[in-house]
Amino acid sequence: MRAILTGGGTGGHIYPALAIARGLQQHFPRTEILYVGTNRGLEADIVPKAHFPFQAITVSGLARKISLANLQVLWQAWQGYREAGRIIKKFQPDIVIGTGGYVCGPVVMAAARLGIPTLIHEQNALPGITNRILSRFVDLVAVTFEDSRRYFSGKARVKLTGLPIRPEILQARRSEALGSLNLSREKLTLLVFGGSRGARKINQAMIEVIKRYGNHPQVQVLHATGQAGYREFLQELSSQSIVLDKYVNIIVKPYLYNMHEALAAADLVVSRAGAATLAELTALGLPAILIPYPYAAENHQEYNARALADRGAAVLIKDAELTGRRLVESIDAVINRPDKRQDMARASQNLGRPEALRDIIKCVEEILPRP
Ligand SMILES: CC(=O)N[C@H]1[C@@H](OP(=O)(O)OP(=O)(O)OC[C@H]2O[C@@H](n3ccc(=O)[nH]c3=O)[C@H](O)[C@@H]2O)O[C@H](CO)[C@@H](O)[C@@H]1O
Repeated sequence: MRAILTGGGTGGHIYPALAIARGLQQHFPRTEILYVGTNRGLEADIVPKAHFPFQAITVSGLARKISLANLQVLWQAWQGYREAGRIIKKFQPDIVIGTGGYVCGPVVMAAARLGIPTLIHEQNALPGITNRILSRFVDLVAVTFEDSRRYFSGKARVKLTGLPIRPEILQARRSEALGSLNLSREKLTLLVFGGSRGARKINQAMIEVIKRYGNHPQVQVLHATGQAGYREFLQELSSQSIVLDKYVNIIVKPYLYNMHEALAAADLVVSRAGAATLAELTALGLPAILIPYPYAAENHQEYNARALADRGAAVLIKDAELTGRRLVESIDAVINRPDKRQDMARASQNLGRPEALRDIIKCVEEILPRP
């Protein structure tokens, strides 16, 4: 089996593609994967670190308004389409799979034109523009939410699968993860991150959390600031005379490349409400405090977060209402109450779809030509 995976920009598009790549490797003997992305997206960093071959093409996203810059974008899309065509002809894939983000457009389109089986996966209830267009040309559209069916072209074959998560996330073991992260086995672990690019607002609120939990005897904190916010966060700590080295129980990193271990170690998670993150939290049955990013297209993160909060799996704090104090109070209210944590964990687990990857592999089998 030879497969090209494409999807990019943010982690929310990349990790589902990596999950599918791993699923293909586990299911089909001698699978060869090629990941096609852009050099500007997070995929150029994440994919090689996940040990998959990576090739870049030149494309960029359309501005929402009509502008001269868009002419250049269209020219680049044409270039990208030709580059993708060359890559596909050389690699000779049996299937091309896209998980959203503008890089998918030229790659999946070129594959469809060359008669190669194509599948796209949509992570959000409100589908992205690239996937909406591609749905007219591909063999199958796999969706996370039943709701998104109606946004795709009438002709598209749409299947509900859920959002595939990386197999290592389901396989990681807590005690090994704690060891490899240098965390204590005796303390509760609070995992904090703001989506794949980090969240400045959450980082700001974390200052109070660090003051509250620094050297706490029962709680430890693992906080990923996002690559772009790391320096600023350290500066903010030092301007408030907070010396991280004095706290044995607080670990701050720019990015977690070993999220499977971080999630396995976690007892409570504080994060944004991107679709991939929520699929991971619910597949593991983790309780969470969610602060949806308010500027995501049509406020979809708030809808994502409500799906969990309404069923008791998460506490929702609106971004506009987030302060250090509010975050500390919310964490206190969950972390010190094992019964509440357990109820939230059960509710979270009820929403999980750990079989999504298996269902996508079934979709792949359906569209491959019979041997
Ligand atoms: C601002 C915005 O529009 N965000 C969108 C983007 O979010 P974003 O890219 O943040 O995606 P998600 O929250 O869905 O997923 C983040 C992914 O990054 C991983 N991770 C994160 C931090 C880290 O240090 N290490 C790490 O591995 C998480 O485990 C997860 O797999 O794509 C999602 C899926 O299309 C959408 O639902 C989000 O609304």
